[in-house]
Amino acid sequence: MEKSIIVKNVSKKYKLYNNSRERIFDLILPKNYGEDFYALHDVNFEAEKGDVVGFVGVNGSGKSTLSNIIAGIVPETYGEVYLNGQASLIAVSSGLKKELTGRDNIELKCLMLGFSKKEIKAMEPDIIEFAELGKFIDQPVKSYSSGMKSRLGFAISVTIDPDILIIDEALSVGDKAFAEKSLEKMNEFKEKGKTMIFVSHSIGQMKRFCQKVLWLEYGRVKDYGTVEEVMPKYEEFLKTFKKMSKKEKQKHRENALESAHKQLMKSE
Ligand SMILES: Nc1ncnc2c1ncn2[C@@H]1O[C@H](COP(=O)(O)OP(=O)(O)OP(=O)(O)O)[C@@H](O)[C@H]1O
Repeated sequence: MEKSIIVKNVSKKYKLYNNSRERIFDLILPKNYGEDFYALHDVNFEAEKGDVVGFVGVNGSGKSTLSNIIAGIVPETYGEVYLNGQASLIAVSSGLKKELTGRDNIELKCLMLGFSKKEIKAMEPDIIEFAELGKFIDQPVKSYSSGMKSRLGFAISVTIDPDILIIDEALSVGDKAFAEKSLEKMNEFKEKGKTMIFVSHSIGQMKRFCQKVLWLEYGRVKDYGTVEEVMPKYEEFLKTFKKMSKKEKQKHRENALESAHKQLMKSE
């Protein structure tokens, strides 16, 4: 089987600052200010061409961080990512420039991906039609609702036809009809044998759509396998997690982060 994505020992370290003065001082005197926080700890995972992989995990597990690293939007601190082909990410906040119109955003994103002006002009009507934005396409994106932004991001990403499509919570906003249309489009991608990563809190969408599931727990891979193997365990965990009090959830997070940190220190 041909590998499509290889994520090797990837960690992501963020600096957490108590205030903006610390952030500025850290630029002048690096390492002296702020506290290190690992959003990902030594993550390993591989996907084969044609795999549809779901990323699951409670809030703050690192799903978006990992998606952004795979898409090349955020750099990893340690480790490596190998991609076989071009990746495109659709997210609710999909890197659209607020001051520019929808049409200008289409052009900008496509230019950045290496398309010629002629190619962009040819793709533009399909993107506009799929996004269902009507006259809003010539309005600045700052006037769009989150559903409209997501529709535009989705339309651009599916029309440019990438080898690897990453969809981060993009179907959680907007209307049901658009979500259905998008799922249909994603099925077309699946049939073409493209690789997809799908980030969602919807268990139903995960089961309906993905073959494999990567379960992240506060920056660490808790499990990776087929939907049939991983989802029952994740759903069982969610039942317990949802019953926890705020304090218990906090404790659960602290314990997970502490053990991940210890493991990371051991391996360094
Ligand atoms: N730019 C940043 N600076 C500091 N910390 C960050 C930054 N981006 C993300 N984080 C932290 O990294 C952790 C992982 O965040 P991430 O958004 O990847 O999780 P997630 O699983 O996608 O969460 P959700 O389901 O809520 O979208 C969180 O604790 C978050 O606060």
